[in-house]
Amino acid sequence: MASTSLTSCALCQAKASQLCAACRNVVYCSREHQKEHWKKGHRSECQCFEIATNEVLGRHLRATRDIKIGEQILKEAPLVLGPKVASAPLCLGCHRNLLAPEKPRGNYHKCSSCSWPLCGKECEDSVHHKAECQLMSGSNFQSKINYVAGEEERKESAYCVIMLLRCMQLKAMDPDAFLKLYNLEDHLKERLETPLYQVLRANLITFIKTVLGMKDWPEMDILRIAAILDTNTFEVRQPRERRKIRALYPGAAMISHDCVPNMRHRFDDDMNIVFLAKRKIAKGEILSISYTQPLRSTIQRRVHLRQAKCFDCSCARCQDPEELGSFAGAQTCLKCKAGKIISLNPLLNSAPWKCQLCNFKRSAKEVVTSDAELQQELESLDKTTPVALEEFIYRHRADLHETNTHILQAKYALTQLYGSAPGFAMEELSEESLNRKVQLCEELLKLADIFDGGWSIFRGNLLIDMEEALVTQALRSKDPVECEEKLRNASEMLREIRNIMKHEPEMQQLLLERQVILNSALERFEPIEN
Ligand SMILES: C[S@@+](CC[C@H](N)C(=O)[O-])C[C@H]1O[C@@H](n2cnc3c(N)ncnc32)[C@H](O)[C@@H]1O
Repeated sequence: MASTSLTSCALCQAKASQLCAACRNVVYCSREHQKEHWKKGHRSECQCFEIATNEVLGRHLRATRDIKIGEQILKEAPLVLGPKVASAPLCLGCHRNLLAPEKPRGNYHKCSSCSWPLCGKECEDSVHHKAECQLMSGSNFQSKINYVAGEEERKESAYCVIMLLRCMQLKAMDPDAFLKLYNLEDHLKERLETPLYQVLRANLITFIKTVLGMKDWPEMDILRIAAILDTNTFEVRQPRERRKIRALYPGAAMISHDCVPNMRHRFDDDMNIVFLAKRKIAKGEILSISYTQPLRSTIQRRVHLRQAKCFDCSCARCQDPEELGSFAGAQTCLKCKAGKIISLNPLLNSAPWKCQLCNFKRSAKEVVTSDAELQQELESLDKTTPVALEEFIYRHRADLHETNTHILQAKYALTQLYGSAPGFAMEELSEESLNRKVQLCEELLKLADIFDGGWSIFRGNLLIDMEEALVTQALRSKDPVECEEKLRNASEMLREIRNIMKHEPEMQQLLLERQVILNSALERFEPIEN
């Protein structure tokens, strides 16, 4: 950005007073210079939101201008990052999950000062690890985490202290950064009543104050930081880098939740968080992401949000007993076996449920219990092949309608298994399985339009699965008209996928490969423009 003050034009530095209404960070001497500056790069710097406050959401972000689909809204570097509360063994330097040692009966590389496992010597000097290492080795604390063959994914609760220490150490190392952190929402009062915080109080506080000697820290200040982390951190998943950690972004921590959000986020290679508009957002709209999972029912989403983030969601989807026409939480009526049972008031957990057809009633407790049992049944299934999931759908054909959350979750898993599971690779799929994959993608795309539409990753992934299935069907077809129609359809889809995924670097190679396959399949027909 051209260096400027708020009295000189951002483009020519002449005296100026016309404030950029969108970001309010720059002024111009004329409309022409504003337009030129926009084209020269202000477009990418101009912040298109402001922090607002209301009684329901607390602080939140609100669009200060219309935002286009796919536009980048915010990019932010992490203020603090570190392991999740319980984490598989990872390196405290580069945060990659640790690999099994090369030698049989070997162990992880241990930090020469504090014994916490690291990738190797090179990670001992990492900026992330230095301060905590000095603190721990200075207090004669040595980590006892060792490699256990066959248990590489075992979660170690000892990691729960690391992110907390990193935040506490900021207070002396970077007071401004610490203030940003300490200014965030905590919900400490509610959290203190939970069993987890009682355990933290008993174990973690003793460890920090007694073992590490941080006696000057009041217990409630330490717990407040733990609560701030639980309320505001994002899970950073970078599977190709073997990273699954958490990080705090104070700007992004202002973003509120909606079960039908208008933004999506991702992490770049430097672990910056980047938010994009999933759909057009109008000036004045609240910017939102989802803190939970779109295929889950209202009961499930609201329970998760209450437990993890201490609030009761009352968004449009949660308010609507029919969940915007998806009926994701509804079950088939046990009595008439035709109608759907829905809550009489989804925002009141104890409200009874009633069949829309025969008025048969069930108590909230009965519905919640059966919902939990079904979820448990679903989670216990073998998900390495489609077999158990298809059996689940068949077994519940009478009590769960086709867009019930459990059926939707099973169907989504199936869209991914058909075409990739052992024995179900795309080229091995029977015609029946291939048709099933296409049908499932079509069904879920309709649902995606209801609660995770626009340029969502969910839609993008479904379109990728569908495009591949369509091309496979086309190549197997003996009817040239049908073949061409399917290929043209797939080509249209690929165009959309490229838009949705254009900010996802790891998808580009796959999309290039898909385009090559499609182009070569289309060669025998009239060329099309891509
Ligand atoms: C990451 S913070 C967002 C910023 C927060 N509102 C603040 O003032 O600091 C998450 C908290 O915001 C509030 N919140 C976010 N979305 C909400 C929603 N849809 N309904 C009610 N509260 C919400 C809850 O208190 C939640 O624990």
